[in-house]
Amino acid sequence: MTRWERLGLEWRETGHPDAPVLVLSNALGCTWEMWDPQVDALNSAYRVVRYNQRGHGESPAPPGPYTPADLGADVLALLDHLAVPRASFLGSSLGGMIGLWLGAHAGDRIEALTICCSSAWLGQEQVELDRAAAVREHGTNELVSPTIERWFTAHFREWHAETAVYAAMIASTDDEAYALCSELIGRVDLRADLPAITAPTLVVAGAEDPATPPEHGAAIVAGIGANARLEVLPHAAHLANIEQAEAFTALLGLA
Ligand SMILES: O=C(O)CC1=CCC(=O)O1
Repeated sequence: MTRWERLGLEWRETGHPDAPVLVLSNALGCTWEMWDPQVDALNSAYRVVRYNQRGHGESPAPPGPYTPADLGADVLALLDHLAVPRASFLGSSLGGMIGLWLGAHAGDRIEALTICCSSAWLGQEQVELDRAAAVREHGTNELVSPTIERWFTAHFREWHAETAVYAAMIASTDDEAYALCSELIGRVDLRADLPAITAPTLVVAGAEDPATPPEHGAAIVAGIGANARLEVLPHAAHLANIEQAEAFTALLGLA
C-alpha cells in the first residue's frame, strides 16, 4: 500500500487524461472547491488533479505535528500513486507553502509553480499558535467570521452571498487538523529554500490581503530570483483566485 493510500487523502481528476498534469493545493480551511472558478479553464489545457489537505473535505487527519516536508510528501506520494513523474503545481496560502517546499526539495518533479497569496515566512508564530489553541478549545466555528474578513474584502462580502460557502468550508474543517496546520504556518520558514527553486514560478498576491500582503509575495520572488515574477491583483484579499476569479485565471497563461 502506498503512503497515499495509507493516509486515505481524497483526490479527483478532470481535464484531458493525456495532457500535462497540474496539481491544485488548497488553502487552510478550504476544500478543493476553492478552485471551482478556475477549473473549467484549466481543464482545457491540463489533466487537473485536485486533492484535499489532511483534515479538509473528506480527507482524514493523521496525528501531528505537520511539517511542510510531511505535506509535500503527501503530494509526491499522490504523483507516485498516479505514476506521474513531473507536474505543474498551483497552491494557495498553505498550498503555496507546500509548493515552495516541493520546488526546493523535489525540483525534479515540478515543471512550474504558481504560488498564490502565500508566504515563505509569516513572521507571526504566536498569532498562529494562539489560533491553534482557540480551535482546539472552541472548534473551527469560532474562526469563521474573522477568517472570512481576511479572505474577502468588505466590498466583496457585501455583494457576494456565496461567501457563505466558504464559511461552511471553514466550519467543516477538522478541528485538530486546522490547529496542526495553523502551527505549521506559524513555524514555517522556507526563506533559505527559495534559491533552490529552479522551476518557472508565478507568484500572485492580493493587493488587500491582510494575511499574506503583497510584500510576502515580493519576498518570495526576491528569494527565488530570475525564474520568478510577481503579479498583484487589485481589489482582492486572501482568496484572490475567488474574489478576482477572471483576472486570476487570465494570469495562468491558458491560450
Ligand atoms: O489567514 C488564514 O486564514 C490562513 C493563512 C494565513 C496565511 C496562510 O498561509 O494561511
